[in-house]
Amino acid sequence: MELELKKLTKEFQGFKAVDDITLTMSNGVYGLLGVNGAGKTTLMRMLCTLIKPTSGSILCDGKDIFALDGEYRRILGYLPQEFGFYPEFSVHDYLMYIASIKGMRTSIARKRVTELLRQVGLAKMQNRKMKKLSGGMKRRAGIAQAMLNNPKILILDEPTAGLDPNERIRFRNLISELSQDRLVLLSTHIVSDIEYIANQVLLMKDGKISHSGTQEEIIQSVPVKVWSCVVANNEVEMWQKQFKVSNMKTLSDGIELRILSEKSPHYNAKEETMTLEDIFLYYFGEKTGDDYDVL
Ligand SMILES: Nc1ncnc2c1ncn2[C@@H]1O[C@H](COP(=O)(O)OP(=O)(O)OP(=O)(O)O)[C@@H](O)[C@H]1O
Repeated sequence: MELELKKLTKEFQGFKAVDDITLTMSNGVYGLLGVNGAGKTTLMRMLCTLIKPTSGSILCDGKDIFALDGEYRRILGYLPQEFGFYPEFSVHDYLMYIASIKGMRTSIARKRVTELLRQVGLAKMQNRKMKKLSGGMKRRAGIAQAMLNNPKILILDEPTAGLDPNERIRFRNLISELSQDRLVLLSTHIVSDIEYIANQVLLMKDGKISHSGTQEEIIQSVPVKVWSCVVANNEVEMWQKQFKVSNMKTLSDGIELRILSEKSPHYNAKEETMTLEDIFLYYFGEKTGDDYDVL
């Protein structure tokens, strides 16, 4: 299974939300990482044939996905950022309903729903109403609906947003488990999601994929090193003006800075191991949206 994006562009009133992306993806987990507004959702909606590109094309094993139409959608699973569900339906009935919309025969759907409920850890909750599920459980029901047709391509838009640390870890494990023999593309602005499950990282900014590769490749692409050094509290501002500071930690004898710099910033500085979080700051100039410390 190969998805090929060729000069893919989407404009909204002259504004390029996705700007000239050329990229090939095959089986594995691809983590699409970018700040809010980078164009992730727009890119994913095109990959799901929900919106058409302004120019460029998307090929699935060499064939245009919009020409393949239903044939392509049969091998596609999609979990949007906000997915619609019927609040009064039980989890089981919701999945059976989506299966019927997807044209699955009832006997096959029943088997598949039972299997998926177990896989996403909702078997015991299957009779609970959708509106009574926690955020994480709802997201798991969402992934189950995306998996009903055993898709070859699974697209997940911010699947871990708003989940608590335990749910997030559980979700990451689930995605890893589901990623066998398929192409999974998941977007996030949370670096630790990518660190744990993605084989390939795509960094997106201003509608473009600025960097792609394995984590190691991306880390090696950065022309700077990471250093830590302890400075006096009143010197922090001066250091921030001079260097990119990716983190600060208060210690009893001052502030420990994590600094991105080609050369050692201080005779006392110690070289540290570069992480994806540092890269994000280096390329995007801001910190990520990690709202929980789950490392
Ligand atoms: N239908 C639309 N009409 C006009 N502008 C749009 C439309 N959809 C998206 N945009 C703009 O395109 C840009 C990219 O939006 P998109 O939702 O793809 O980003 P994103 O990376 O998914 O962000 P987030 O993480 O906040 O969901 C934004 O500036 C957004 O305002």
